Amino acid sequence: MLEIKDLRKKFGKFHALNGLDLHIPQGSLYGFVGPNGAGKTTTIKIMTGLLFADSGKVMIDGTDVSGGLNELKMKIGYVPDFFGVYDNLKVNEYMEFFASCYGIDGLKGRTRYMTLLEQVGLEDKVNFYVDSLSRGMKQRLCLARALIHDPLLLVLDEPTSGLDPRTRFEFKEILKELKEQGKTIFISSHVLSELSELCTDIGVIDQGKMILSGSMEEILRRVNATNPLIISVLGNKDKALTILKSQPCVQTIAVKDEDIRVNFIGDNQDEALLLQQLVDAEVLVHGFYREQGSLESLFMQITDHDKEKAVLVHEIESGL
Ligand SMILES: Nc1ncnc2c1ncn2[C@@H]1O[C@H](COP(=O)(O)OP(=O)(O)OP(=O)(O)O)[C@@H](O)[C@H]1O
Repeated sequence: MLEIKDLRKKFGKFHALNGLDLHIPQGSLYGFVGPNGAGKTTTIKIMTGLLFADSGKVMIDGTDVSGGLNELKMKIGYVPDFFGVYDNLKVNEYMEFFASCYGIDGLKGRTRYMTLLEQVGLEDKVNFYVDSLSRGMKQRLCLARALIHDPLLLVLDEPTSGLDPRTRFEFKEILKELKEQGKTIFISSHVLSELSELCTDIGVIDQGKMILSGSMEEILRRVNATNPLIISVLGNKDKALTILKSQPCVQTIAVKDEDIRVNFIGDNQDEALLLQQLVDAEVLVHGFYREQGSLESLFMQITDHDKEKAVLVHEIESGL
């Protein structure tokens, strides 16, 4: 659906995008994550035709973004990080205006925008001035507006920033529904906890480059594999520690009450063999699991530019 290859953009001497590659599968809900200043908005502006790249390629459903803006506008719906609504219009006038921009007039336009307003829960606000809507309602109105021409790709820049938890939840539910209807959705955000439960795929950008990308499931699986092994024992702790110290996969051991926390670099089979050894040595094991990783902790690790952590990124990317 969306393919970005070696995208570069400089502001003066500063490289905002430094050879960015990105691939979004059709029908996915893609989370685009990165710290402040990583290059997210610059990427979105180039994707939506608001800014020209210095070099590189952006293809949306087979259309080169640098080619025809009109064709691009029909394929993409954009919700910017600021509302951009016209406060002195009523909701219906606002929707009518954008429908007519895409040549959807009269009854067809009204039917279309009423369906969308219903979808975003604003059907009873049709005659309200945009000015009188809450922040969350304005955000939903922007979403309805971005969908007016039924685009293939919906792009949202920090869509839930400034919304309260309930409004954020409702907004996410609408996005899930749109995904089920077959839309491909691209969300830029640094609220990672939201993306992990919402997105099917994720890309992490830092200093204008993609540093990690893939399906959410795969990335979380890899995060978990780098987390410590927690072994809880009821007796024979000394024997357990002797066995652990003899294992080549064990890097560090920390003991707290009945829990032994082990940095263990082995795979599932190594874990199973370790458990078997402990049981054979009559250690009473009542807990044996990998601590669950979060996307948040991965993000902190890979956007922290110290050398040791860069090694971890390399390991994650190469599937070690
Ligand atoms: N028009 C511009 N002129 C000069 N520098 C710019 C311009 N636009 C962006 N930059 C710089 O390029 C870098 C990337 O900016 P961008 O807005 O794309 O980051 P971002 O990932 O969206 O950040 P944030 O999460 O804070 O919105 C930043 O260092 C920013 O200061």
